[in-house]
Amino acid sequence: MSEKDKLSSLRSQIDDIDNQLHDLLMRRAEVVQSVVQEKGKSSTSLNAGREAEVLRCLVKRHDGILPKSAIVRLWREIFASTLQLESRFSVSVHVPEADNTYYDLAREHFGMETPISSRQTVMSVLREVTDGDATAGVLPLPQAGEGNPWWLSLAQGEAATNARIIARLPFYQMSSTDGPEAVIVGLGAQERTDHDRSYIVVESAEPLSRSTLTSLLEKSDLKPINIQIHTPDPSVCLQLIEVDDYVAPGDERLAKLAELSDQRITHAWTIGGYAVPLMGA
Ligand SMILES: O=C(O)C(=O)C[C@]1(C(=O)O)C=C[C@@H](O)C=C1
Repeated sequence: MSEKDKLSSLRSQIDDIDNQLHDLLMRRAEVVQSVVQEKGKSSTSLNAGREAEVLRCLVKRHDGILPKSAIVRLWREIFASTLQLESRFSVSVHVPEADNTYYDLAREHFGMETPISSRQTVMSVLREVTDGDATAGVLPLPQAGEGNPWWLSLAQGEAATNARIIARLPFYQMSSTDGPEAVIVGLGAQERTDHDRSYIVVESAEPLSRSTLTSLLEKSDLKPINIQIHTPDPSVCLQLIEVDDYVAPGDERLAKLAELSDQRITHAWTIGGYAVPLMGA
């Protein structure tokens, strides 16, 4: 076979494969449409837990010369396109002055076609999500030492907003370097997967030491991995605790925590959480 014939034979193999891929993508979109009907109108279109499970499965079964990051990239675009099929899906992102960090994380996660709006304040992002003007919001990962942490709006609010943390970005990281990270907030609840973390807020009248809190959490079967303490006014102390497990809103471990504290903890509740991101080559 001449060089030219070899090339055209290889290209015709690629054409066949592309057609098969295309058929499968069209079939997948039809199945998603049935999923949407099954889910009904009341549920949210974005199912971050389900997306995490699909990606974990694909990365686990992946083999061959294509990098895993390419597989994740392709599926992120697939999810983005099916989310557009399901509803008018849009994202609101916190973009403090001239800093596109969170915008870039959002674009990377939600793909090239998803409408993304930039908002200067966290409160505008939360308002858009709460009012249904955006399906999801992207906010900075809660960090220790912030003067007025945004998660207080979720904490105080059980009244202020019913938005909850539902995912963490980036979902796929090449290595555990200190790159920028963010969380996604939405109106749906955190979905349970086989590896999750949740954020709980613990309210007390007086500050509790880290060691007291850790011991109370461990006795309640909750494994803390990060504790942030905030005292908004002298009469109340709020602790944001990231725990290495899925904690549902009515989880009995939250009641146990308050009970074990001899009433020092007045209230403990979850503000959502995330499927633990993938780390890979
Ligand atoms: O499984 C679902 O609930 C779907 O809506 C389908 C699907 C998908 O394309 O696989 C789409 C969007 C969701 O965020 C998760 C998954």
